[in-house]
Amino acid sequence: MPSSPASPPLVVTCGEPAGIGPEVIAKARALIPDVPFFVLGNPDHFDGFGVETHVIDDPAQASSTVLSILPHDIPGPRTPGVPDERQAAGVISAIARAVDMASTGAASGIVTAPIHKKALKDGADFPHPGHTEYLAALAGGAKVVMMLACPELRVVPATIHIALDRVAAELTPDLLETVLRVTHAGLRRDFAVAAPRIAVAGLNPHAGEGGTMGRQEVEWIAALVARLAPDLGCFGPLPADTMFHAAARATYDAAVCMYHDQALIPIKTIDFAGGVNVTLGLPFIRTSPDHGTAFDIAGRGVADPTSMVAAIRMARDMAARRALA
Ligand SMILES: NC(=O)C1=CN([C@@H]2O[C@H](COP(=O)(O)OP(=O)(O)OC[C@H]3O[C@@H](n4cnc5c(N)ncnc54)[C@H](O)[C@@H]3O)[C@@H](O)[C@H]2O)C=CC1
Ligand SMILES: NCC(=O)COP(=O)(O)O
Repeated sequence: MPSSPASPPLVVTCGEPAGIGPEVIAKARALIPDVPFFVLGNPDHFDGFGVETHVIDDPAQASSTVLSILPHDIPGPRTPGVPDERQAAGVISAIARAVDMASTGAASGIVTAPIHKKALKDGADFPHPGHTEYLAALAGGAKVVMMLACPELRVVPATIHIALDRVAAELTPDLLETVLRVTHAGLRRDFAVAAPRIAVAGLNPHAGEGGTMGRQEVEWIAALVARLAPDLGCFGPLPADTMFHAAARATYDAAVCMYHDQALIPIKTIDFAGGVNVTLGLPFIRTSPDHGTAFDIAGRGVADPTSMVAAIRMARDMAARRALA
């Protein structure tokens, strides 16, 4: 879906300078000459990737061909694989600045390069476990959902960045209902699915096996899913181990899972290169590649930009669809 010439550009946040973010952003620029975007970051951090760069002072100057960089105060050089605590505050404030731009219409959406959560905690006492939670806070406590999407599968973890031993307590009927409603609305609005079919995973092995391997399914999950089914097209709970093979995937438009790894392991196994992380429920568009900072390969020139390309294309398509709505 091409953006109209009048559409504002996308803003891409640089993410952790020591990671592969700058490299995949630079490589993506060369692969999608049809999408105008600019990066918020330190222009020096984009040297050495063999891509022509252009420092701008206004989003409207963003190019579709050269890498446009709107300077953001992230001091010091980038050292691949080694985060610098002095850069943490700038990495965080770039995300907030991008939100301002998307909220005021200077940018048509945000694409975030990966952050290193521990580096931001160590360097700036970042209180959020990830972009998703930070963006929700910046949006005034919006009820958001993390979705990872690739052509073969969409998954949503109902609980996100929490320790496994907290999942059962934090997975409440209110939370699951909100996740299902936000997922349903997002599928309709941003993925053009007119009548979404949402498969819901069980929490326990075999979806509890009738209460013999865990009680949440029989005590409330099945009843909640049944109550919401007429409105939201949801069904389940299904045993999580058997709901991701090809024939099962064909029966739904998204799988709502109970915790992070239950959702992310199948999609990153099926399509690590092409997966996109999209936050649903925000008043602006946000996508991201599905991978992290990959310190182990940063600086080697081998990072695959496919997921960043897919994230930029998805944000562009979402913006075009919303502009037509
Ligand atoms: N949206 C975000 O900001 C995300 C941030 N992270 C953060 O990234 C950090 C590292 O996380 P990990 O679990 O190690 O995952 P990771 O995705 O950074 O790396 C996992 C493995 O995949 C490889 N890999 C990742 N992306 C690649 C690419 N584009 N091309 C080639 N190989 C690639 C890495 O070299 C590594 O072997 C953590 O701090 C994590 O919280 C992780 C996921 C998303
Ligand atoms: N594993 C996914 C991930 O950590 C991405 O989180 P976020 O930074 O997009 O919230």
